Amino acid sequence: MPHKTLDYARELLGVGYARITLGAKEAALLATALDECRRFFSLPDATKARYSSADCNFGYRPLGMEYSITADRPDLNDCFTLWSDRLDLVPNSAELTSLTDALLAWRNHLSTLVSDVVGHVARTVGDAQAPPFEAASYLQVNNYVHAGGERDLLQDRHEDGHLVTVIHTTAPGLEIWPDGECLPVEMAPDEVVLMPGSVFAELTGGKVGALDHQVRNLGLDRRMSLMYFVNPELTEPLHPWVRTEGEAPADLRDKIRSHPATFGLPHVPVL
Ligand SMILES: O=C(O)CCC(=O)C(=O)O
Ligand SMILES: [Fe+2]
Repeated sequence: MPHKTLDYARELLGVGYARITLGAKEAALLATALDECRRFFSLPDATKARYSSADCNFGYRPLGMEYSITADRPDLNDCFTLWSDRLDLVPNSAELTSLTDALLAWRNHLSTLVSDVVGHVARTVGDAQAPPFEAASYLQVNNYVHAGGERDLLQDRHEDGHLVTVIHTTAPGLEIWPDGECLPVEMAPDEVVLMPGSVFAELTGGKVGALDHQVRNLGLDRRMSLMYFVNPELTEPLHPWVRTEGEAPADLRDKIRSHPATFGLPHVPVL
C-alpha cells in the first residue's frame, strides 16, 4: 500500500480530493460494517433511542438536530456516531457489539490509510508530520429514507470542517464541488473518497482547499453513507505546515473545537 498512499497524496494535492480503491480484505470490512449498519437502522425508533447520549453527540442521533447551513433545513438523515473507540460513551453499547466491532475493524484500516496519506502531504508541503488524530475522530453512518419532493437536497452544500473525511456511499446523491463546479460522485462497493476539510486547507496554507459537497434528493427509498471524520487531537498546539514568513503561526485548535457548532452540534470533545 505505501506507494499507493503516495499516489493518493499527489491526487489530493493535484485534484483536491482522492478516489481510493480498496483491497479485497478492506472491502470485506466495509461490507460487513454496512450490513451491521443496515440492521441497526431497521430497528424501531424507540429502540434506536436507547443508544443516544443526552446531547446526541455519541451513538444514535435522530433527524432534526444536525444541519448543513441553517437549522430550519436539517439534514434529512438520522445517524450513528462512534467517537474514537469510546464505546463507554454510547448508552447500552454492550447490546450493539456486532455493530461496534464491525465499525472499529473498518476504522482501524482507515486510520492507517489517513495517517499515511496525510503524512505524505505534510512532508511534501512543509517537512512536517501528520498530527495524532484517533482520539478526536469519529465514524458516522448516515441513514436516508425516501424524502418528499419539496427538498432538492438531502444535505445542503457544506464542507466538514475537519482535517479529512473518508466517505463511502451506498447509492448516488453525493455531489462535490472541486474547482467551483458541481460533480456527482458514485462509488463502487470497494471504493472510498478522501475529502479535505478546512483544517487541511489551513495546514497546507491553502495549497489544498476544503472540498464543498452536498447530497441531492434523487427520491431513493434507502441510502447510507459511512464517514470517518478526522480531527487532529487537541492536546498540543497545532500550527500550519506551511509558514508565512514574519507571521507568528496560528494555533488552529479553537477553530477545530468549535466548528461542529456551525452544524448545531456540541464542540469536539477531548477524549
Ligand atoms: O451522505 C453523503 O453522501 C454525505 C454526507 C455528508 O456530507 C456529511 O454527513 O457530512
Ligand atoms: Fe459532509
